[in-house]
Amino acid sequence: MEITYKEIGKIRSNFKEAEGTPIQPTAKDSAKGRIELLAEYKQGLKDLAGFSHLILLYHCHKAGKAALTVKPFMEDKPHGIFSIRAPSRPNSIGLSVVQLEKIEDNIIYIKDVDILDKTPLLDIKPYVPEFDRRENVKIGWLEKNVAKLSSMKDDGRFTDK
Ligand SMILES: C[S@@+](CC[C@H](N)C(=O)[O-])C[C@H]1O[C@@H](n2cnc3c(N)ncnc32)[C@H](O)[C@@H]1O
Repeated sequence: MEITYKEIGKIRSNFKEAEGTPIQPTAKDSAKGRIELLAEYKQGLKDLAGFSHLILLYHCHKAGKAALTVKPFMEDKPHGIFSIRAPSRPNSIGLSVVQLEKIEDNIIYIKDVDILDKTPLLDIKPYVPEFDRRENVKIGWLEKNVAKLSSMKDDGRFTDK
């Protein structure tokens, strides 16, 4: 099945290129950004201001060619694409949990951004711990690598120039 989505807005950030961008929202930078929601979707923001965190789903428009096994940022060994979070994947969908700072008209100010400037936004959902948090989690190959998170930046390996 072929599926077509339309962007609902753009994510704006200071990251014009992949190099130097945090590799996840929880890397220590707390980078700021904003969502410029298309005016036609503004009514959908009703009641969102009461949430502290948002789940953003977006199209990684600068993703490089998809491969099914790649070396991730955190380990110098290849892993299957579905066991890592690289943008260059069969469907280049990115997912980030960001902090909501404030909403002004159709602009949503956010923090903890690991997203390139002008990334097309597909959807916004409220982050709800009771829905989204899990206990007794296993994190596979990342177990022995995840402590590197705050010291790592994107080196551009998964992104087109
Ligand atoms: C490892 S990916 C993780 C993205 C998201 N948090 C996820 O888990 O799906 C993070 C990198 O994606 C890159 N990136 C962000 N927006 C992108 C876009 N629109 N196109 C291609 N790469 C992008 C950034 O350089 C960032 O360092």
